[in-house]
Amino acid sequence: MPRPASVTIGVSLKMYFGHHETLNWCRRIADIADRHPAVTGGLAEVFVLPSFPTLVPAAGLLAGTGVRVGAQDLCAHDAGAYTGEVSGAQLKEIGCGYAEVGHAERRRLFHEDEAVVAAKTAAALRNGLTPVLCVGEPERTDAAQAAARCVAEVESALADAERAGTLGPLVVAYEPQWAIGAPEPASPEHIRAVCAALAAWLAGRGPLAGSRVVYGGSAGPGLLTRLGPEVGGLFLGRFAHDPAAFEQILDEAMALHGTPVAGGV
Ligand SMILES: O=C[C@H](O)COP(=O)(O)O
Repeated sequence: MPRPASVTIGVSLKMYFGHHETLNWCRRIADIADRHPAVTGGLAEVFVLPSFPTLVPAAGLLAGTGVRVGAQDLCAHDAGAYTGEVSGAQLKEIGCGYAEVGHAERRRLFHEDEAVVAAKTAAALRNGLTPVLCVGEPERTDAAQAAARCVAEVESALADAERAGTLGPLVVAYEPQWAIGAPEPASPEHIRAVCAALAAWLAGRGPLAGSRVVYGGSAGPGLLTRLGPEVGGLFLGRFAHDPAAFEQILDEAMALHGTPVAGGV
């Protein structure tokens, strides 16, 4: 499989930072993205998912850097009496490009089942947002079993959008649940095998052309260059909190294309 022309690097800040801390982090990321050849040269497509209150100022701070913002969640409905919710339409209006759906924490802590994940995926797509659809096996298992579960999760998550005729490209974030918040990611062999199965499944479906499969779950510096072309990038959590680590991952994105950054990898 040839390596794609670019990798996707996403970061979810979850609810780790405060408001001002998030904006300071965005300023640092904007500085890095402004000058880093992986971003300016189009080798890395970067998105960040801060919490809702920071989306508007974060979009302002990152404007013109090539880094897109997105939300960590969205409502399945577009408008109406849904107290506390934020719609895909609102997210689009304020400049979001992405909406995360189906993260293991939302499934486990907020009881979001397959029906909710499908409804939210459809809401993202009909509002012109790229879903960052998280899938992953709960316990350690072999790659074939993990891949079968993940493909089934993607298929189920896309069912509503398929019925509505609004399928479109998405980012599938393969996140084995047991590797989230862990000290180490899954092994490169496991990641490659599961991502290859997901990429093969996506490749056979026309409306999904342009979709990416990325890996998340304790991903950080040193992982990207150990993965193959089946893996379209990384979905980062804790190990992007330090902007220097984020920059190192961009260096690694350059190295993947045989273009080491001076002083970098
Ligand atoms: O959303 C990101 C993933 O859940 C990974 O988080 P983590 O790298 O902190 O384990």
